[in-house]
Amino acid sequence: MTMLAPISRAACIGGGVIGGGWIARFLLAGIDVSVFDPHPEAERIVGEVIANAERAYGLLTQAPLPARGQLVFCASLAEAVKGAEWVQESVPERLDLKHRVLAEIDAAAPATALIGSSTSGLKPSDLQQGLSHPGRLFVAHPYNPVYLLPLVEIVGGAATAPATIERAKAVLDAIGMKGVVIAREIEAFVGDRLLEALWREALWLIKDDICDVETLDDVIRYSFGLRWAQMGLFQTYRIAGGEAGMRHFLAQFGPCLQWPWTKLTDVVNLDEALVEKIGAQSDAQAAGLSIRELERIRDENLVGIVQALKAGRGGEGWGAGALLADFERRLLAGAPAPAPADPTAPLALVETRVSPAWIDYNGHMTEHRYLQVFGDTTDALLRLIGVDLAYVEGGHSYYTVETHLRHLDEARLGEELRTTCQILSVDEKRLHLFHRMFAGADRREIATAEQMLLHVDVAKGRAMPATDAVLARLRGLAAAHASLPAPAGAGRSVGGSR
Ligand SMILES: NC(=O)C1=CN([C@@H]2O[C@H](COP(=O)(O)OP(=O)(O)OC[C@H]3O[C@@H](n4cnc5c(N)ncnc54)[C@H](O)[C@@H]3O)[C@@H](O)[C@H]2O)C=CC1
Ligand SMILES: C[N+](C)(C)CC(=O)CC(=O)[O-]
Repeated sequence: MTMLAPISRAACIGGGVIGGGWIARFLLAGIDVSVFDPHPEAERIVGEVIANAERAYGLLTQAPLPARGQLVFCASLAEAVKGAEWVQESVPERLDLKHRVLAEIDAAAPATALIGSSTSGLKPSDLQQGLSHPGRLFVAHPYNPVYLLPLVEIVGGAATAPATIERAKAVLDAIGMKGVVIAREIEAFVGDRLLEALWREALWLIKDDICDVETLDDVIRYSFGLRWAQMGLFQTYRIAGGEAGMRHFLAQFGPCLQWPWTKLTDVVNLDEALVEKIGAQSDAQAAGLSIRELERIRDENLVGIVQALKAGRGGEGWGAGALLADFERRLLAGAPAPAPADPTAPLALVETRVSPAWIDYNGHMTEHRYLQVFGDTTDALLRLIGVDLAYVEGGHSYYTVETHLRHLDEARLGEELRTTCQILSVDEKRLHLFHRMFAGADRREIATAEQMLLHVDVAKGRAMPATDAVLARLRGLAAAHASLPAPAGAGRSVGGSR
């Protein structure tokens, strides 16, 4: 199985909104996680977060993720941190509580363990007070949902060792996250300093009856919220300066900063009336959707945004999408080539499951997902014959030039899918394949795909012979398949008899 992370064991202390997200993030990166959270329903809550995270990953990526890590709930903090290489503290935002919990972690965790705090705004130097080994403590401030949003602000305190920051960044990088090191510690770091300013203004706008919560959210999500997801603030404003760029933008809008456009640091009084006003408007806005339902809607939208960014800049990827593309490349590069049990039988290449987003209005797997799974089958065959990322980076690849898909039966939500591949013929440039897809425990055949691929020179976009090594592997497999009966559906045209 793929294993990218330089750690194999993490401990999460606190399994609420953020702890649950960290747990899912680590588990889905193949890391074993031990959890301590005294909440009587911690296991149920964490289980629901993990279920949402797995659903989101099923939509986010087809890359070969490592086998899920093992999850253990522990009866004590000391038991949870035993043997951990990374301990993540995510208990409520109270300095006294964090001090107590971090001191316990410090006393019980291995001396080499990294200790990250999820705090949203407490300074790491304050958290380090009284610890015996403060050099390994740092702030690892994530964003909700931790399993989908890749950013972690890494903030060191006065006593944090530089090696701690480097190791933390390397671990985050290995699990597909983006660790951004904040140069100097301040309360709330960078993200929450910005978010607090916006949040304070938003509360004033509601209190002063300028708008309701729905209008305020519309103003964000139909406008600058879309911009921020891909270019942030400064690059967006550079463009807003027109051809003269940022200098013109500053000259034009700089003076506005002196005008009464914001309430600045005035803090709204969150009295009972305002809490009730916001609460009622928020209830109306949710229109009966539960928090878990809202989470799933949010996750699907985030997946869509990240996937769009992955295709950004002409396919190179942009921002969080480029990060995902890079992570997927590493997962693919680290994935072992499939090893067929019996080379004289059609090659068993892909095992997957029908995920919720694959279901259409007819209540079964929608048609383009068949092509996706068959495409993954072809990719698995290519890895098997040595056409891996290094080969593609060397300037050669196979392109699919024709596919004939037949739908024979339906696949339902959650059903297991398995595919096989039979090699029909091979020559120097062409590769003729026949894939079959089976569903469920009864392994009923639900689809076939016949494909023709051409070996190409990627730079020239022209067909050329495959390398000797690739052809040798292919010809070995094709010879083994030569004695198999011709598949019933091979060579059919659309509308031909079944
Ligand atoms: N909710 C958010 O949007 C974000 C929160 N954070 C930070 O993450 C931390 C946790 O916040 P949330 O997850 O939102 O809170 P939460 O209230 O959802 O979860 C806190 C969890 O800690 C557990 N807990 C309490 N005392 C404990 C102890 N002594 N040992 C172990 N577990 C204990 C609670 O049972 C609860 O499950 C805070 O520092 C917060 O600032 C960071 C980023 C975003
Ligand atoms: C509200 N908050 C301060 C806990 C928010 C964060 O810390 C980050 C986030 O996910 O918005």
